[in-house]
Amino acid sequence: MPQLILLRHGQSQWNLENRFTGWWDVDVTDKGVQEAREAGRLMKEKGIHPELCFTSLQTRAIKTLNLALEEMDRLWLPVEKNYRLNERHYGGLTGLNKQETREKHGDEQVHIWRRSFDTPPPPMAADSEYQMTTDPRYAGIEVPATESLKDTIARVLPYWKSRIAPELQNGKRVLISAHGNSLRALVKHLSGISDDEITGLEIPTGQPIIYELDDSLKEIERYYLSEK
Ligand SMILES: O=C(O)[C@@H](CO)OP(=O)(O)O
Repeated sequence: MPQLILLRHGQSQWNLENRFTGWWDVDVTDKGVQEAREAGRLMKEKGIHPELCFTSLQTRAIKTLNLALEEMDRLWLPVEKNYRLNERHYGGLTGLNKQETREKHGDEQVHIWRRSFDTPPPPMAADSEYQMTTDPRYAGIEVPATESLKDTIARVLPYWKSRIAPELQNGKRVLISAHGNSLRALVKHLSGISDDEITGLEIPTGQPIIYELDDSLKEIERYYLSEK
């Protein structure tokens, strides 16, 4: 029976500072390191043994994966990294404080930017200090100027279908370390959650989510490992 483990990165510096992050590459905090290690210890203790890993091109997800794997004595596992698992691009909001943005634009507008399904935040200015277009890790990739959750799903799912799903169908146990919104995309797809409902689903940092799947990769069971 295919098994998939989803892990959102441990607390990042900008989670702590309450800033819109998106594609900006912030590190995990000391608490984030602890959360990642704890996730690894929990997986080991509960007998979760991934054989193959996928992550984004962002430090917070890569580091979380490595810290968890270290705790599991599985740093040797193959890991594939791809920008398609990156966080949703936050456009012109990147770097701003979420509370200050609420005070300036109102709760309702900020809620729409954060949690509507298909309304993207305003685009990032070409000369923004947070531009990632010249970052070497994105060479050959068209870095978006902003993304809605719908846009994020549209970039995550082709990668799921072409690279991750075939491994699961070949019987591999797969661990994905990624981000709040790229993981929402996967949960929406796997659990058949509607456009309206998915925006209300919050994925906590450092909490392994286990999917037991049938051979066609439909959900049999989904649970937080800490609750088993
Ligand atoms: O800032 C971000 O990139 C994301 C995840 O931390 O925030 P939000 O909760 O608004 O999707």
